[in-house]
Amino acid sequence: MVVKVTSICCIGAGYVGGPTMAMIALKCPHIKVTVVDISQPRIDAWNSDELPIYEPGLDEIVKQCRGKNLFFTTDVEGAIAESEMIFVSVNTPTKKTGLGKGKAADLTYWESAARTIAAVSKTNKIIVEKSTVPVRTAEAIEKVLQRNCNTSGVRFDILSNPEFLAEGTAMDDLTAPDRVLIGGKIEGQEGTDAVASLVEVYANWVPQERIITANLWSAELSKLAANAFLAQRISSINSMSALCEATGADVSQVAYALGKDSRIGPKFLNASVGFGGSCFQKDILNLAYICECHGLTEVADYWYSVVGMNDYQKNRFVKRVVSAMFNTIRNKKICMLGFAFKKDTGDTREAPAIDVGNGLIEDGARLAIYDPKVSDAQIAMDMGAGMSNITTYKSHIEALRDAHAVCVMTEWDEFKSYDWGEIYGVMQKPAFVFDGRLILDHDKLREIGFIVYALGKPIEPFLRSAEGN
Ligand SMILES: NC(=O)c1ccc[n+]([C@@H]2O[C@H](COP(=O)([O-])OP(=O)(O)OC[C@H]3O[C@@H](n4cnc5c(N)ncnc54)[C@H](O)[C@@H]3O)[C@@H](O)[C@H]2O)c1
Ligand SMILES: O=c1ccn([C@@H]2O[C@H](COP(=O)(O)OP(=O)(O)O[C@H]3O[C@H](CO)[C@@H](O)[C@H](O)[C@H]3O)[C@@H](O)[C@H]2O)c(=O)[nH]1
Repeated sequence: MVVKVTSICCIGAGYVGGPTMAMIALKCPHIKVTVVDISQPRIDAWNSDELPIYEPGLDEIVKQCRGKNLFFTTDVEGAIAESEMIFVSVNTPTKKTGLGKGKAADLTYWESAARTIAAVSKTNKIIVEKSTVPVRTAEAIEKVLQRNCNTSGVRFDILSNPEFLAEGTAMDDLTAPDRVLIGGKIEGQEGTDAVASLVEVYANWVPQERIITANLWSAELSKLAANAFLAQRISSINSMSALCEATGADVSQVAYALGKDSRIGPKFLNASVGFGGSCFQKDILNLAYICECHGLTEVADYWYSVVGMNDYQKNRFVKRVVSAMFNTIRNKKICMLGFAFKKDTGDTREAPAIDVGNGLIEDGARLAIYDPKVSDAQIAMDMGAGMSNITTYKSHIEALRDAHAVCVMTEWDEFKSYDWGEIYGVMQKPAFVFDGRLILDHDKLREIGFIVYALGKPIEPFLRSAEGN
């Protein structure tokens, strides 16, 4: 029987759980949506005026739905017990210790959520895997649920519904997704009914042709594969950026020419100081580890190389900064504009600014960091011991005052509209700009007097002679 869902619980009130549930609440006023988390501060923030995450458009939707059909609570057990459908959107980070450490996904939080579901469920539940998980996780979770449920006759149907939103554009991505993918046990009637129940939820705003169904394992693997393909494009264009610098080609022109081929397409071809974010590296390592476990060493190595190229790009950037500045940055103030892993988010997980910052500090630099959305406390947490060489600023011009160089680490729009003449005036000379995001007007900066290094662009004579090539 297809259940027309009227109550949903989501375990995990993070970057995925919060925005996705806010969207369901907005589009499905007939469904009561309760988002639960074990973190009291996170739930308090969701219930306050200062939401725990910054995402354009999120505030308005939460304010519109909260208290009506959208609720945030730490009463995990109560919310599970009274809901028909449970989304699990907990974190699945890379394992830090034990078997597969540094590669495999850590499913501790997932399993703990499953055990809680089993313990408190007295009625049938449809369980939706929203977290990104290794292929065949649903199988393991089903066993945990069945073996731990104390009430006889309770049925659990497990679906895979991976999330494809990108941070910074989450609300637009959720409003009009390219596709919604639902995996289930579509060979049996009950599995088919469970899939239909979730399809029915999304059909409230997503056109039917964009809701695609698959078997469980295909859905789980598609998520890992999608991230691997996206990251591979960035590593591919970044590999070209190194070759462009060596040959005098211009990576933006190369990317434009590539993107005009309709088989390649123009998106995700922006060369950068490296991809960051909580997903790409974690999911590729997880994918490669799964390949290793199946004895597919060559396939694993292929995907590891995507992460390897990303590390190379970050190291290469640090080397450029050091060699351009006469091979010494000791005690020089270097300003980092941007710390978040991309614009329009305050998220710093795996941000390239962290590795680049550590690299510069290792060479003796004093860092001045300005980011419009990242808090000082977050930077301190990410940089740890390095903080003794870092000052954070609330104003970009103060961060830039007396700096020898500026490194653009995040593509925030506001950096483009700064008065770069004024900035030149307050910096030490020669004043260097290292554009790791290719967002500034390099010709104009050179006219002002800056020495400019732009990733993947022809190297200017001053830098070539400083670097001895
Ligand atoms: N961040 C993204 O843009 C994104 C996009 C698509 C998919 N994903 C995937 O979605 C999942 C969640 O990612 P996120 O960025 O939202 O993580 P997050 O760390 O922001 O949020 C996870 C939340 O789950 C809570 N939690 C953990 N165990 C719990 C439990 N047993 N009971 C209740 N709450 C619990 C944590 O306290 C935390 O608040 C991951 O698997 C990730 O790979 C993330
Ligand atoms: O051409 C590009 C595009 C992106 N990036 C960088 O790549 C990283 C990731 O960007 P993006 O993919 O836009 O953001 P995420 O929020 O990490 O989203 C990715 O990871 C999510 C978590 O799995 C998926 O849901 C999304 O589909 C997938 O795009 C960021 O550092 C970007 O600056 C580039 O360097 N060049």
